Amino acid sequence: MSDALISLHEVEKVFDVRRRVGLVRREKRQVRAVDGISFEVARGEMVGYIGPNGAGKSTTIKMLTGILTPSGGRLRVAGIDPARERMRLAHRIGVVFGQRTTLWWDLPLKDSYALMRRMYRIPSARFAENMERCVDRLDLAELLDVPVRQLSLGQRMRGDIAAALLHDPDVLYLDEPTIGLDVVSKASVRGFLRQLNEELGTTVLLTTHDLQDIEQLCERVMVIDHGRLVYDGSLGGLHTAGAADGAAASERTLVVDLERELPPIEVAGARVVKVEGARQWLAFPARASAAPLVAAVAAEYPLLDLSVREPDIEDVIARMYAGRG
Ligand SMILES: Nc1ncnc2c1ncn2[C@@H]1O[C@H](COP(=O)(O)OP(=O)(O)OP(=O)(O)O)[C@@H](O)[C@H]1O
Repeated sequence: MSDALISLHEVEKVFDVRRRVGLVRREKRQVRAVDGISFEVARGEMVGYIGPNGAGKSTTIKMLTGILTPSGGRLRVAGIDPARERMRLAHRIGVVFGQRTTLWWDLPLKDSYALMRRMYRIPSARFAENMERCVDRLDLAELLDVPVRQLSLGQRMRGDIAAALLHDPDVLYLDEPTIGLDVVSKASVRGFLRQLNEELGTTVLLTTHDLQDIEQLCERVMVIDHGRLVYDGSLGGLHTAGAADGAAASERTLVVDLERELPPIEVAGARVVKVEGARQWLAFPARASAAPLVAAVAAEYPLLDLSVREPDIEDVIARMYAGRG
């Protein structure tokens, strides 16, 4: 038997939607939001789940929490079928939605936590221990008496993350946990999640449009598009996958500082994409070695300095989506 904490086999979700065509006529149409997805997540993994708008990410997360029932396939979280045993599953998972709060708007933060303690029947000692850790690591001490509606977005997010962890879930689903946060708050949320995963081994599935979340937190990333998994592997491997997938090959950039302003450099295997004074940017295929290119430029042009820039993960993913049409 596999020791996966989350497993999906050929999971589908089809929505029936009615659309008005003309004045009275309505047309029935089916939307395949998730179209046969299979993957496993082992205990302790921290995995990014990304894709363009409408790709099927939220639908997948909703099936994993039991909010939606799959139309087909098999899905298990901690050995539980979420749709059948949603309440039992609730004790094993924590969910954070960046766009809305699970806290009580008018209550001070600590009252929300007290309610959660009763809802989840968390034993006192465990509750006290978890509260202490969250308050300390998420810097909540000053906020406990403040009603949620008076918290800033970053403070509320920290409050929400704590709320999702008080019952010691095995799995934490995070849907856009850094959306709308400033740089400092983002860094603090990311730092906390990394620590949580390292120290407690909490399994994390992270959905985000901020690829820095993924770069800083996840070794593994899954890409979903049109309801299908189009990539599952390391972040680094995405570069090659983007190219192999029919998308334009991803490129690296050679940044060249010349002794003086010159016309665009002409060299085989690269093309100038930008010129600013004596600095020129040359794009070349990500998989090609930079050495012959550097040698060719150095032989022909008066060089002061040069450096190689790796492709941005944003670029790679944008190419991947574009290549799939
Ligand atoms: N309750 C629903 N009824 C009908 N169609 C739905 C429903 N929920 C989602 N869909 C459709 O299913 C598809 C996938 O939506 P989903 O919300 O899972 O995408 P997403 O990847 O989370 O997108 P986003 O990044 O915009 O949040 C979309 O075409 C969406 O319109």
